[in-house]
Amino acid sequence: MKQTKRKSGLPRLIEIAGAKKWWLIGSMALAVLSAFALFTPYVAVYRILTELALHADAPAAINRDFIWRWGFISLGGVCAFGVLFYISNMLSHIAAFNILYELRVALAGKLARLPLGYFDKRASGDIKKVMSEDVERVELFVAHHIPDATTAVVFPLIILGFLFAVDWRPSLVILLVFLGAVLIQSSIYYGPRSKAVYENYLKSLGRMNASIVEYVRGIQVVKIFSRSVEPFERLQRAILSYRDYALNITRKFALTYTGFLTMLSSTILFLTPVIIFLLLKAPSYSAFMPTAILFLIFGGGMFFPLLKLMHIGGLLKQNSIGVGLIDDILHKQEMTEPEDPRQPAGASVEFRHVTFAYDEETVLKGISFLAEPGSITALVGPSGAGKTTVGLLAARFWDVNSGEILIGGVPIRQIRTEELMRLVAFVFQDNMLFFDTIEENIRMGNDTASREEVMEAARAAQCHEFIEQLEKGYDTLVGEGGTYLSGGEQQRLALARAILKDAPIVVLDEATAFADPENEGKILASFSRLIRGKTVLVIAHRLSTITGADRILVIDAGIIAEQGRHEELLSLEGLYAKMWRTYTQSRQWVLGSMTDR
Ligand SMILES: Nc1ncnc2c1ncn2[C@@H]1O[C@H](COP(=O)(O)OP(=O)(O)OP(=O)(O)O)[C@@H](O)[C@H]1O
Repeated sequence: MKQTKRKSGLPRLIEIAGAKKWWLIGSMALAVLSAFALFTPYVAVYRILTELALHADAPAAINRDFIWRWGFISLGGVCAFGVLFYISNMLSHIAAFNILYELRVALAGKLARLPLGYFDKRASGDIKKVMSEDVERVELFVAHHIPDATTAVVFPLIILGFLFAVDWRPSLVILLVFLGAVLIQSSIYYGPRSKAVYENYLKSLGRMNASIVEYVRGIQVVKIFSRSVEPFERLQRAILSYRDYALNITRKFALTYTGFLTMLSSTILFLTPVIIFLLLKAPSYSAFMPTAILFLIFGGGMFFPLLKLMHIGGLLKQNSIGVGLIDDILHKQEMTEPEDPRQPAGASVEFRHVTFAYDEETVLKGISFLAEPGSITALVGPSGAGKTTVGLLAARFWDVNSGEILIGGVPIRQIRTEELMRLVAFVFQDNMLFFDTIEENIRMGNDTASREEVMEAARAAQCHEFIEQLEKGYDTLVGEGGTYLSGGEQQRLALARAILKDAPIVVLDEATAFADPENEGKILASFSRLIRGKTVLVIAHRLSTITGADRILVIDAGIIAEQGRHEELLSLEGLYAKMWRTYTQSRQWVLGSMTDR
């Protein structure tokens, strides 16, 4: 897909602000004006001092009206600053919340158009982070930091402009010292070696964070297998390496940063001799005095607002990374809805030369098969062969790279998503329960179902009994934060949901159906109730459960290596026969070793 160049940083924020961008620009303009207003008292003090110095020998000649006037101007300036700053902040907040709204609406709309397969556990975590944290950070930045940054840039410029207007000679000294400080500081950011040091530091930080997550996630396994030393040492190495890079960067940058700060703070050192020289040469000692005071006051600290700017610069970088992640989602390829949707005739599932890749690596290579309505097709094969992917593609979790998938003789791209979802029921590893009542969780399969129908589905899925034993029965809250249900109970609820949905096509991960040995009998019963008369694609792990399947597809490294019924495949003496032998031997081994005890 052709990529157009994306904007980033402030231009991108202005772009996102859309119609409200003028609020943001207005906020920045008012921040500039407020900086001018804030400077008025300083001008007033200078003017008043000049007037006082001019008549130092004859105080009676002092123009009191002039002093009052500048006094009032100064007061007006402070009041104007307050008002302008307030309005600027209001505007930036309105712009910020508008950006937030636009971003969240755009993201939510986009998510609705993304392929279903995109929403696996990892991506869902990323989306959650982007929609809450990254979008929120944009608000903070736009509402608070943009007006602050504007003032931090403009205020020193106003002072410098004023100083140049008063006397260019000491102003030039200030400017030169400032440029020297900037030169030292920019060597941190732009030196070729500095870039490498900084990149290494970031990489080691990333490695350490990954190691911490890995260590914490695996801590149960680590403890169970008494392997605490090795993973701990690995983590320790990552932490040590981060410490070394952090110290290295501190050593390198601390010196430059100190140089920068020292240079800024030393303005007064360079300024004082120049001021004394000018004072000695001035025609009137007292007339030059206010100028000397003005320079000595501002010379020392006028650039310190720029330190704030450096801090905001860091925040802008962080913010840009967040906006980049938001844009990554907004630029993802969407799932297109058919312009001229067609209605499938029947519930057959057909793959025609389907090739598919999640990323660069091709996972399925030219898969073709036809699952007749009411038949059971089992997908078997080694781990990672592509079985689950076949199941997901049947419901258009992703669009295929080439070839075609048809349901009821119609290519699935020509079936509306809503219709497709009505046709296919999934029972997979992650049987999502929502924080709601048991009744509503089952009803998700068919939102028009009556309570009686919900209970009937629950009976068929062998879960009515345990639900009735709960204090609040079907009104018990489950899901995250609700009543705890065992794995087997959750699976049976998911099966009840699928039974209630009564879709003509069922894609089922058999590992889910039998994961809980205690419930195996019950689950088996609900499983056979679910698939009665349906077109079934079952991803099989226990070969004994699919010996009666109408067709078994042996998938190996993305191709159909063998296909046929159980007996046919056994007689082929190929991969399936080998898998069958291993499977039956392992079962005997388990039984044998258990009876040995
Ligand atoms: N969302 C994804 N993004 C990228 N690659 C993926 C994704 N899901 C699966 N894969 C890769 O595609 C290949 C096939 O995976 P698939 O889950 O279809 O295999 P499987 O035969 O069902 O394996 P198993 O029996 O272990 O579940 C694997 O190499 C896997 O790593």
